[in-house]
Amino acid sequence: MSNSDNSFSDSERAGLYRAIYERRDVRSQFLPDPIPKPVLMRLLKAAHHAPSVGFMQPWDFILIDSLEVREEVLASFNEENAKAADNYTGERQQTYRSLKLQGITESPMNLCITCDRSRGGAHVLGRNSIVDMDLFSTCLAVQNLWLAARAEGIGVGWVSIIDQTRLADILNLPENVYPLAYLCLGYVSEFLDKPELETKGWRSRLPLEELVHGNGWGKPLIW
Ligand SMILES: Cc1cc2c(cc1C)N(C[C@H](O)[C@H](O)[C@H](O)COP(=O)(O)O)c1[nH]c(=O)[nH]c(=O)c1N2
Repeated sequence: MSNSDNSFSDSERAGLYRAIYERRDVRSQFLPDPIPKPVLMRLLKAAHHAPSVGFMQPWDFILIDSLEVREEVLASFNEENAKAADNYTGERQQTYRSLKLQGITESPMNLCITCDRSRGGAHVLGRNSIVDMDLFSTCLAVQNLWLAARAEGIGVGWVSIIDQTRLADILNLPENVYPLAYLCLGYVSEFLDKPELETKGWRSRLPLEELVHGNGWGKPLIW
């Protein structure tokens, strides 16, 4: 049986685009209020409905509310962030150091979305030539959750300034399971209008026209 209603109504469409444009990476605006279980389950269900190569569904969801575990992850962030700051000098380094790049303990819930690289056996349909397709599939689960969270009024922050081997140890992950995304989740005081990195002068959104090519890299697009 198929869904006979092929297009969305204007308001449904507007809701989808609103989630896309108003989704933000949240680090500083977390409130401590817990996320009710039914809401959390809706977010995980949205993630679980992401597309995946060969319908592999390589993800698992590790919910982390223990402050002790989060403090261990934060310690890894602090070490890695100090190393990352050394990539810059002068004013740029000062700006880098002033950026808040995680909300690990301020947010009430952390979530690690993992990728089980062995799920589905040795031959997953569509993953024969490009083996990293399982990782890309898991990224889509992250994005589904991020958008659904925005629609629920919940902020999500992705923290990637972490040592992955240490994170896998902290979370006791099996050998084949890769900690793809470490996320902070919680209700927020506000969603910023623009990416924080843009507001703080780190980097701006590139003009879309410069990124669209026709029939090959650098060729003008004639519409
Ligand atoms: C894979 C990946 C990894 C990270 C991020 C994102 C993604 C997709 N981002 C968030 C990133 O800085 C942010 O998405 C952009 O600056 C754009 O801002 P909005 O997401 O539109 O608010 C991010 N932010 C941060 O403060 N610390 C981090 O470690 C990371 N890591």
